[in-house]
Amino acid sequence: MAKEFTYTADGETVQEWAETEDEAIERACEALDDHGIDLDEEAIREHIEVVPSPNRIKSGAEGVFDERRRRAGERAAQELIEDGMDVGLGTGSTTAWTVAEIGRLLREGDLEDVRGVATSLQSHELAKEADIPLVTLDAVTELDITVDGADQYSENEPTVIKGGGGAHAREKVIDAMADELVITTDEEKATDPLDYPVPVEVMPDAREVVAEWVREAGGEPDLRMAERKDGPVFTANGNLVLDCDFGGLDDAAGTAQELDGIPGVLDHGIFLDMVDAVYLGTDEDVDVLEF
Ligand SMILES: O=C[C@H](O)[C@H](O)[C@H](O)COP(=O)(O)O
Repeated sequence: MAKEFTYTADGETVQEWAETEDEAIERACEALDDHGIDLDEEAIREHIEVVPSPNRIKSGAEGVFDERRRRAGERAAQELIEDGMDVGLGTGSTTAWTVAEIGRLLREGDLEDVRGVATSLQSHELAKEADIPLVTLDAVTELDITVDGADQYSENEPTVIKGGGGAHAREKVIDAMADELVITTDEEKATDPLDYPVPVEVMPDAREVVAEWVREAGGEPDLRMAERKDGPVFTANGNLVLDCDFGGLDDAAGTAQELDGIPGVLDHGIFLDMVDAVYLGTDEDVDVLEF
C-alpha cells in the first residue's frame, strides 16, 4: 500500500502520494510550501491515508488515481459490505479501492467479522496490507459477495470481459461462488457489443494448436508479452495468455461456448450472464446498473 496526503484549504486541495509515509511527508511539505500553506509534520501525518500502490497494478498511477475508479471502488465497499460477510476481493485498479476501503472500515470499527478471498496475488497482498482477514480459496465454497473489476462492460447485458491483468481464471471461480457479483468500473468502459480482445489462458505447450482453433472460431490470437521480462507473460497458474480479437461480440454466448470447448484452455475472459450490478464511476458521482 502507498500513502497519500490530502489537504483542503480555502477551496484548494493539495494531494500527493508516495510509496512510503516519509516520502509522502516530504512531497507534502514541498507542495504545501508552493501553496504558501504552513502545516507541521504532526498535522501532515493526520492527513495521510493508506492507498493502493500504483507500482503494483498494470495501469499504474493513471489507472489507480483515476477519480472515477476510486469513487466506484470505495462506494461499493461502503454500500455493499456488511458485518460477517465472506467477500471475494477482485483484481485491478478499481477494486484496489474497494479493498483499501474495506480495510479502513474494519480498522475504524465500522465493519467487523469480514473475511476476504483474494482473486490474485495482487489483491492478496493488498488485502494483507489493509489488514483484512483472509481465507484461502479451498477453505470456502460460497461467498456472500464478490466485488471485481472489468476491462469492458455492457449497459444492456450482465456480461463483462475480464483478464486484462491475466487473473481471469481464478477471478471466474471466485465471482461464480458469490451470491452477488458486483463489478466496479468507470463509465468509459461501456461498449456494445463488447469488443475487447478476449484473454484466453492456455497450457504453454498447446499455444500453437489453441491459436489455430481460436482462428477457426473467428478470433485473431496474440500471445501476451511481458513488459519487464523477456518473453511472454506467465499467469499465476503457470500458463500463457492469448489475447483473442473477435471484433464485436454479437454472439457473446456462442463465442464463450466455442472457447469453453477448446482443449488446452484453462479459462477465458468472457464472464457471461454473471453480473448482478455494475458500480460505474462518473466525473461527478457513481451510477449503479442492476441486472
Ligand atoms: O485480470 C485482471 C482483471 O480482470 C481486472 O479486474 C480487470 O483487468 C480490470 O482492471 P482495472 O480495474 O484496473 O481496469
